[in-house]
Amino acid sequence: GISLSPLIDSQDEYQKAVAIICGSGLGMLADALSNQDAFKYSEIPGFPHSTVQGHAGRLVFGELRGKTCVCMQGRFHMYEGHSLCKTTFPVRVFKLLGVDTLIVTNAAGSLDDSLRPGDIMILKDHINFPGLCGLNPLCGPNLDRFGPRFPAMSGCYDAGLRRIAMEIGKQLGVAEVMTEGVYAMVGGPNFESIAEARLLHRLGVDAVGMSTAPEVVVATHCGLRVFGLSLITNKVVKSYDDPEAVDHEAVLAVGRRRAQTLQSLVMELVARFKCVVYFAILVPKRDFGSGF
Ligand SMILES: O=P(O)(O)O[C@H]1O[C@H](CO)[C@@H](O)[C@H]1O
Ligand code: HPA
Repeated sequence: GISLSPLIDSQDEYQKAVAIICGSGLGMLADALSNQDAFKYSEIPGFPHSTVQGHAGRLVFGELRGKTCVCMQGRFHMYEGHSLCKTTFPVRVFKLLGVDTLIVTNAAGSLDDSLRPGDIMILKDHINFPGLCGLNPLCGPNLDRFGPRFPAMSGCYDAGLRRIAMEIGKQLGVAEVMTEGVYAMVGGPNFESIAEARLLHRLGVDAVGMSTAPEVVVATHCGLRVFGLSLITNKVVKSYDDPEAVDHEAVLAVGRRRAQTLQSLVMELVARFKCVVYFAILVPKRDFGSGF
């Protein structure tokens, strides 16, 4: 069992917190937090370790525009060998900490020619390919304290937050590089073959990556409001005549290029969150106790 009580001090009225999961090369989103207190995943009992370049492996607590925020600088992927329960474990930790909104970010390749590297795709929906085949973090006995056996996934990406994000994009002058679309999760770690890319394109996928969907499934199951964005880092090669080949370093480079815009977008979005009154606040402490 996991005791979270050292992290939670019941106090009088506080707003609920926001959690952010940073995608590949997007760890700089945590830099926007003030009053930071950071923990290496290796210091947190029960947490998996990050093994992917561009995922620092730190949990950063702080404030974003006056809102309590916890940021995963580095996520866990199925292809690293973690079970889906492990990859999504932090989402349930966030729920128990009093988080009510989860912002998921990722680096993704575009199938749609109108989506170019550097563009920002707001997730309207996803196709969870591993999930369709039974690789789902909700498999196994249902934990009723978190949510129902058969959760709905229609509407899992909050329509209100999507609309606000597009408005903010206009205010920031980046509306022309922002669009809504469908993200597909594949298992990885290899990038797609050309036939696979063509299949995804024909299925109506706008962008593809190797993460996010399991986190969103678990978040939706436990009633978190979810906002998702993909930074388009590369085009997925769909032609046998195209000599281009994607690599992870190129993916990370696009993140560096768009760091400022993504930070502003996330900050402005959080600034607009309605304050929900709640009775717990995150109080990060170094001593996690012996409950883990
Ligand atoms: O989804 P995130 O963690 O952003 O990372 C994406 O980038 C990596 C490939 O370059 C893969 O892990 C893919 O899922
Ligand atoms: N395919 C899968 N995952 C990815 C890609 C891609 O082209 N780019 C970044 N993550």
